[in-house]
Amino acid sequence: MTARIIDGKAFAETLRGRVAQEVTRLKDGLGVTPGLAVVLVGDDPASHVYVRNKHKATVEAGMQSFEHRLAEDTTEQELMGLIDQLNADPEVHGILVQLPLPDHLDSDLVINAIDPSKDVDGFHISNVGLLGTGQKSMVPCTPLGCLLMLRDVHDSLSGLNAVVIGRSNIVGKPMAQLLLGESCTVTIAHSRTKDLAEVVRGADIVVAAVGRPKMVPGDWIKPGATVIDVGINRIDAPEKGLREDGTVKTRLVGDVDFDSCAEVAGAITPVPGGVGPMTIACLLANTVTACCRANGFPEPEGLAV
Ligand SMILES: NC(=O)C1=CN([C@@H]2O[C@H](COP(=O)(O)OP(=O)(O)OC[C@H]3O[C@@H](n4cnc5c(N)ncnc54)[C@H](OP(=O)(O)O)[C@@H]3O)[C@@H](O)[C@H]2O)C=CC1
Ligand SMILES: Nc1nc(=O)c2c([nH]1)NC[C@@H]1CN(c3ccc(C(=O)N[C@@H](CCC(=O)O)C(=O)O)cc3)C=[N+]21
Ligand SMILES: [Mg+2]
Repeated sequence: MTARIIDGKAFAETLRGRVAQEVTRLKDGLGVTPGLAVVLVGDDPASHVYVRNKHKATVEAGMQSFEHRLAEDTTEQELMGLIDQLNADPEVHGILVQLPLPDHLDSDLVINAIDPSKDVDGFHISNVGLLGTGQKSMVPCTPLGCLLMLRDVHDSLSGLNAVVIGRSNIVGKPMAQLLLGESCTVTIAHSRTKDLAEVVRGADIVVAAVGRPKMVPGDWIKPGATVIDVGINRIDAPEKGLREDGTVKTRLVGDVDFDSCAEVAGAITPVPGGVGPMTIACLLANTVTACCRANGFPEPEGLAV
């Protein structure tokens, strides 16, 4: 069997097209342009790339993008001051603070200072609590993107065995909550899980969010299972040669060994071109949803959970 490859990039383009339509509807109906503020502290090069991509996608969807790049040595007071200012700004409907923050900043404190109705990452404790109790909330972008793809692959997720590998607050835990909401039987695995291979072999749906290159081999996958690879790992690719400065070129791989898993799975997401582009599309969708809610405007269907 050879798996269907889930084209996250194409899926995300379609979603972004729908977001752009909703942006037009908001502009025409209310004279309001949805706005997203992204806050980046420090000079992690990968984070700068993500923030640039988010900015580009935001502008392409017809929305306002406000970028705030702060120095590595920004104080907690300065950052909290900026959050207050963005909370109070009527042109800002969504706020994202890029993680991880430098070690001297308390990310829980900062995230919980965001107005929950503008928390388009869905990381504020109030949104986490709403999701956990099945109430309307802002849903974290990466798990939301995974769920939209899973709903596209399966007519119904009800009763399926889902194994989420990873228990982070930004991916693993909210992913498990969403799958529970779809009536999957959910297992959350992590670094202390015993016999992970056997746990994964029971899964109809595997979501890998670990951060270890190609950790999941094909012989862990139940034939026909759906495999969602959240991992973004940059590894050396000597086959691509050297850069001008003599360092070896790199490439992106997921947490799943794509080639061996694709031989067994029913459907699988690639890296790149799978979950990553959906994360950005969902961020835009959440910003539109936040803007509609802020203005008492009817919410578009299918963009939120
Ligand atoms: N595509 C996208 O849009 C996004 C991709 N990512 C990527 O997803 C991956 C995960 O991110 P994130 O959740 O933030 O990572 P974290 O490092 O916060 O969490 C990793 C999780 O994996 C678990 N883990 C580590 N080693 C093992 C192991 N050997 N066996 C089983 N579980 C293990 C950890 O367990 P424990 O809790 O016990 O330590 C932890 O729960 C990364 O590659 C990241 O780059 C992240 C966000 C968005
Ligand atoms: N507050 C916050 N919210 C986040 O959502 C958040 C964050 N912090 N910190 C970092 C992680 C990571 N993340 C990604 C988003 C898009 C791609 C993406 O578009 N990936 C492309 C490839 C990009 C490339 O080539 O590097 C792809 O998979 O095809 C990847 C990773 C969001 N995160
Ligand atoms: Mg920190």
